Amino acid sequence: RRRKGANKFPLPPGPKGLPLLGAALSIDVSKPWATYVEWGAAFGDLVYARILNMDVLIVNSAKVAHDLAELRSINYSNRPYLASVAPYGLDTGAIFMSYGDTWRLHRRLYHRALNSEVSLTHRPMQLRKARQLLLNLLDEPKRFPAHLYTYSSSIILSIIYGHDPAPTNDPLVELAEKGMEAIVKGARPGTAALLQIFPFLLKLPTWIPGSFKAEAAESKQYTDDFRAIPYKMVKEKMASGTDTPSMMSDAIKRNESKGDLPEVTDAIIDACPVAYGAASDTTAFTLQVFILAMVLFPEAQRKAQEEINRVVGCNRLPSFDDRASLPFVEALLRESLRWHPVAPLALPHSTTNEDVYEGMYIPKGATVFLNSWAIAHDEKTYPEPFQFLPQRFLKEDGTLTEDNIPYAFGFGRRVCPGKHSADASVWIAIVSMLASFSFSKEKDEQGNDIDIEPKFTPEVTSRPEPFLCRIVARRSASDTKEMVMQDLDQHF
Ligand code: HEM
Repeated sequence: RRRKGANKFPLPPGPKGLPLLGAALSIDVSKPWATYVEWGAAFGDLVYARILNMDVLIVNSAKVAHDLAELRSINYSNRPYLASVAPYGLDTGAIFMSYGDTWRLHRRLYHRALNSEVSLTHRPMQLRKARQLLLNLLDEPKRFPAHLYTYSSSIILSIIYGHDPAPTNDPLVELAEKGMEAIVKGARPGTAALLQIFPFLLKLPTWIPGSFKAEAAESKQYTDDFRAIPYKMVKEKMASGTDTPSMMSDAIKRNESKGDLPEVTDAIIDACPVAYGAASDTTAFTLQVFILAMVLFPEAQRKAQEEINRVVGCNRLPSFDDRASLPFVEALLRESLRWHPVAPLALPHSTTNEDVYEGMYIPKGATVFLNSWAIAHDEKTYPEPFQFLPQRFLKEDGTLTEDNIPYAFGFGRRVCPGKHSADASVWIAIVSMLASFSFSKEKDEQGNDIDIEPKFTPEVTSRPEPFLCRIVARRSASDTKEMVMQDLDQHF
């Protein structure tokens, strides 16, 4: 199995597997990133495995990730072919797109709308949505996952379409949610793998068990609608002069001034809904991880609240202006990204050409998993990696270390283009929630704490499995509401 490259270097070491299936059966599908860490312990920071019919490389350390994805980024920025992507209608967006000119055009659109400077202009809107999140949590604390999703999705809809969704039954939100379901189904590694080996499953009549035909067709319909309908909406608003600035309207205007290039129009239509797909779950899931950590590690919560009381006081809510004065809260945000990165394997990259790294042969077209979870749980960098210890990001003098968890947002040329916006959304939500609520374990009928064993879903974007928790306002409910309303009056 040790194939030799053109230049006779051996492949990196790795697990042996069965014909056809390769090492697939030895992967723990509930947390593949942890299997890859075990392989790393046995074989090293760069592991080669044949999985199904694919050459797969697993990168388990920050150094190798940097050497390959950053220093040799030109060769490690492609995406692998996934057999489910086109049938499910997911092939038009940057996330799954091959490295090339169309992808570069999409990245330019994202950069213009989401770079660090433009992201500053989104802050008032993010602050307003964070305050709305507090009101929602106050009203229905048990529905916190839904409120976090409403928070993240309403921010991204505002950024990309200038759309402020209705609190319930918003047609664009409903369409977007269907689109997200499609993405999750189409991006499931199991679906992609099955279709890769058995492409006829897409052609089987829908009544035959195992057919993917209906699911793929439905998914494609939703993704087509989610491209066409918001575009029509924004164009109509622009025509009637009622549009608000957004990624889409700004890009359309810029394109009009340059002669309405059809390929740019296509890219605008395709790139905007993909930003929704990339932003909504990741942001909401990161906030779920934060709440889970607050419940399990009350000491970290206590210290952060003590810092907020000391710096901001108890008579107002924190705002972006307070960020630099709240190092412990900053450290707590970083620890939330590290403790469970919501994209534990980033998104798979692939090689454009063959390569040789430290005497090992890397095939052309190999799928490369950059294991953020392994980097985040490397004991040498983060002692006691399964504990939630924000203070690991603070120096003795109380200032922050240089480590701002860049790998949580991916690698090299594929790094998340929404990271500035995401960082601000997560920060203002975390600091607002800490200032207003206490998070603790739910009690049973006898008043005893209900224990939680933290578990996370195995999808490409991974969130905590549903867990019970008590979310209680730190002041009385009426005082909290009054403070939020006063804050909204003051800012808007
Ligand atoms: C906490 C929130 C977020 C996290 C943790 C996150 C993380 C990631 C990661 C790990 C990747 C894969 C990078 C790689 O392949 O190496 C990615 C890609 C991407 N993200 Fe984010 N993201 C977040 C929020 C956002 C937001 C708010 C947006 C848009 C407004 C966004 C847009 C994208 C896009 C378009 C890609 C695909 C880039 C490409 O393939 O070239 N993300 N993100």
